[in-house]
Amino acid sequence: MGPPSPELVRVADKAAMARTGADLLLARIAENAGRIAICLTGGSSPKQLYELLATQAYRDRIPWPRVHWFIGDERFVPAGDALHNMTMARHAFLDACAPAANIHPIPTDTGSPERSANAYARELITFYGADQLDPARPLFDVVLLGIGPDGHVASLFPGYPAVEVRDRWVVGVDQAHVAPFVPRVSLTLPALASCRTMLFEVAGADKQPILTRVLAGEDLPANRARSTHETTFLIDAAAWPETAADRSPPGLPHALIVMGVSSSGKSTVGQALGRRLGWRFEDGDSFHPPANVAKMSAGQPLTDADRWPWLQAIADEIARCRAQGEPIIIACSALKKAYRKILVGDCGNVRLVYLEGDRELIGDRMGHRKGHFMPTGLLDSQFATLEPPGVDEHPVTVSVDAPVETIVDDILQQLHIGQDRPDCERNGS
Ligand SMILES: Nc1ncnc2c1ncn2[C@@H]1O[C@H](COP(=O)(O)OP(=O)(O)O)[C@@H](O)[C@H]1O
Ligand SMILES: O=C(O)[C@H](O)[C@@H](O)[C@H](O)[C@H](O)COP(=O)(O)O
Repeated sequence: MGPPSPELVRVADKAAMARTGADLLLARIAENAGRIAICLTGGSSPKQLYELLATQAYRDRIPWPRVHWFIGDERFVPAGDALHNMTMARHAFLDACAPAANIHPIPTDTGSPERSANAYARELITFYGADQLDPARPLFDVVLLGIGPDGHVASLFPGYPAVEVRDRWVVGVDQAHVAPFVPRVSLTLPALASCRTMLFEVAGADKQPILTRVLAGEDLPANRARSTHETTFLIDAAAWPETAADRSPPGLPHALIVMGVSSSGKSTVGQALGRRLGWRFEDGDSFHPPANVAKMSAGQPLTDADRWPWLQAIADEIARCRAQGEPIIIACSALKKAYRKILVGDCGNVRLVYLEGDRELIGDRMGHRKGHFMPTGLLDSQFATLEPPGVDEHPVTVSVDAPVETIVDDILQQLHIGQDRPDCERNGS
């Protein structure tokens, strides 16, 4: 049996990709109480993610002394060169955050890519403590990868002998297939595969042609690189190929939970979505028990103990609708994963629609909203509380920086709900 099929996760744009990637990285780090190994990638795709890791919100959640940073491939240029992959990662976050001893660059001062490859293989073997990879004990917790325009990963170019190497962990590649045309040093497919999670980042319209070929199953290095455990492709809207729709989970959701911070547009977008689908829209706030309403009216913040019965009431309404075959859209901030667990349960056909936007834009909308008074401090605390849904929650993520109907289009497209499909029109006009 081959490795499990990759999961395709669509995100709105490059900024959302960086956040989703960083969240996934943090989740994997949190799962390992021991020594952690992350294999970074070069290229332009991961830079935003790296920079995010250096920001306070992420930096504080990484147990730096326990995390070791490797690189999947290196351009054979001196450290410090603008083309040098590890230098990019160092500048973006490692130098500011990681202990020097935990940074493991591929040496490029050995005289030849082949010698560098051997030196790095020795370093990896010493770190791993064995020269044979045990599938039950992956070398890396996470391997990050980009896809080159020719379908290469790391520096394993299509048709090159390096792609076929199975008995070494690292190889020298004398000539690159695409720019920059400098020799490379690259981990091999078996070394890259030895990870709990392999995370591809594919963003931008220029990646759409190659991604279309990859997802069509063409024999390219990007299709041979698979984790023995879990492989996830993060793909932004610009790179998302038309054909990718066919590979998503079939079946319509029964319930959509439109989530996000206050003023992200949950009511506005939820109602518009309801109109388009002919589904009933409910505001989650109307499910608060009277005691919560009394508390909020008195200006007292709710505790989690107050929230559980409220979330359970929404979950009960979803269950009731499902039992009756009546689809529903519910707006609920659902800022924490624990809250969403109650709302969604194990139910694959209750989907989250996450309205994503930055503090500035949403703050501006909040300021202009009529008939509401919300202190700015409240929005700050909402952002502080927000745990954006992780890839394991299969959210539909949309940017709120667009007109309402465009956001609705985006949601429908991600859910693969064509307006002409009869099963969407069961309550429609
Ligand atoms: N995509 C959008 N473009 C412009 N204004 C928006 C958009 N979405 C929401 N708004 C406005 O932002 C404010 C907050 O939206 P609302 O739906 O009440 O947010 P929430 O339900 O998340 O608190 C409202 O004044 C609404 O008209
Ligand atoms: O050294 C490198 O160039 C990379 O490791 C390479 O494998 C990269 O990930 C892809 O070429 C995608 O590059 P972009 O992210 O720049 O598109």
